Amino acid sequence: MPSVAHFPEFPEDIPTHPLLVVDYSLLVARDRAEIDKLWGAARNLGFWYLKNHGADELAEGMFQMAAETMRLPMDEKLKFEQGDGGNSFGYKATGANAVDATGLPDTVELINIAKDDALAWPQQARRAYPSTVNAHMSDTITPFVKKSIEVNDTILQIFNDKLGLPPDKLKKKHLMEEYSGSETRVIKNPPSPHSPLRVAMGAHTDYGSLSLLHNRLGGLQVLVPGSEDWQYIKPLPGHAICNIGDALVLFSGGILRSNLHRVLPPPGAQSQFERWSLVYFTRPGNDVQLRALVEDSQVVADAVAATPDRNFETGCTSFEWFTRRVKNRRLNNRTGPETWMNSRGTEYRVNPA
Ligand SMILES: O=C(O)CCC(=O)C(=O)O
Ligand SMILES: [Fe+2]
Repeated sequence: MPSVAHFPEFPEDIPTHPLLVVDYSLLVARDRAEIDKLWGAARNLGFWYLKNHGADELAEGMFQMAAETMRLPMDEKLKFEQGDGGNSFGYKATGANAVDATGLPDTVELINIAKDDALAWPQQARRAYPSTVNAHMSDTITPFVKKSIEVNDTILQIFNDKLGLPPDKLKKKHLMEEYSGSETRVIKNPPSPHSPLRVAMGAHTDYGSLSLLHNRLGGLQVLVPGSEDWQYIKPLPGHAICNIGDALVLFSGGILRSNLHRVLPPPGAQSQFERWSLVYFTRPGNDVQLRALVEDSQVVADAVAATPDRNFETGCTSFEWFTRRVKNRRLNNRTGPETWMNSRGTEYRVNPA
């Protein structure tokens, strides 16, 4: 993969959606103004830039690991495919998922590595991976996962306090040692100069609690709240993009926001290049019930009481929620538009409005 310096700039003449820039080092120092900025971003859009997170070098290593992985012969990669049962860990081949209700296939291939495997290494916790993943577990993947957990835990701790929850309530829902859907993902989209509007990854809200995303080229778009407009988020060197997933919407009784997003090919001259992106997803422990924490916080109880048209009782565990969504994206499981509908999250199923 060419280094970042060789990519053309994001085009100047394409509208982008601005995000607030949050400084991670100030969050660690519990700077009041920075915490308020984070809180505003997490409630209004659910997306923000995060700088000074200290994960850039490890992210570069993750991209190299993924480039080696994607260069393996297809029959080798397919030995590690996710399968159709709703398991996310492993390799996902191009076109295995739908991008919309009509069943149009996605254009990305990706590798998902479970947090549980990265932390258990050299033991196997959840599944086996290609040799290129194993070769970089100790030097790159495990350190990247640990660093990402540290960043996301800091942010969760701040949300915990802002939501008026008892100390460590959110932390206990995301215990490092408990099996969960938490995973790191590297995504590759081929150069797409002739199909600038072909959706690479369909509209979704993230399934878990917090996502920490490292982008080099454009292509990520958010559905701007209150409008029908999709707008690009411009990648900024040294800045991760952080966003809220459905589990935090549910725990917080809708105080926090998970926004719809999707991936298109990079715009303009960037479309000539492969697009690589890297995510760490923090998701609740498998057995955690997804529902508003009304018994634990007056703030959450008040939020739920103030929005009687919304339902935060999913009646399912994090594992069930996650499995349903992964499974119903798979084209092999498609029976019709209802399969797509069944893959959706809080934006449709839980908020009937
Ligand atoms: O590649 C990106 O920029 C976003 C990826 C994403 O939204 C996801 O994997 O959930
Ligand atoms: Fe996402």
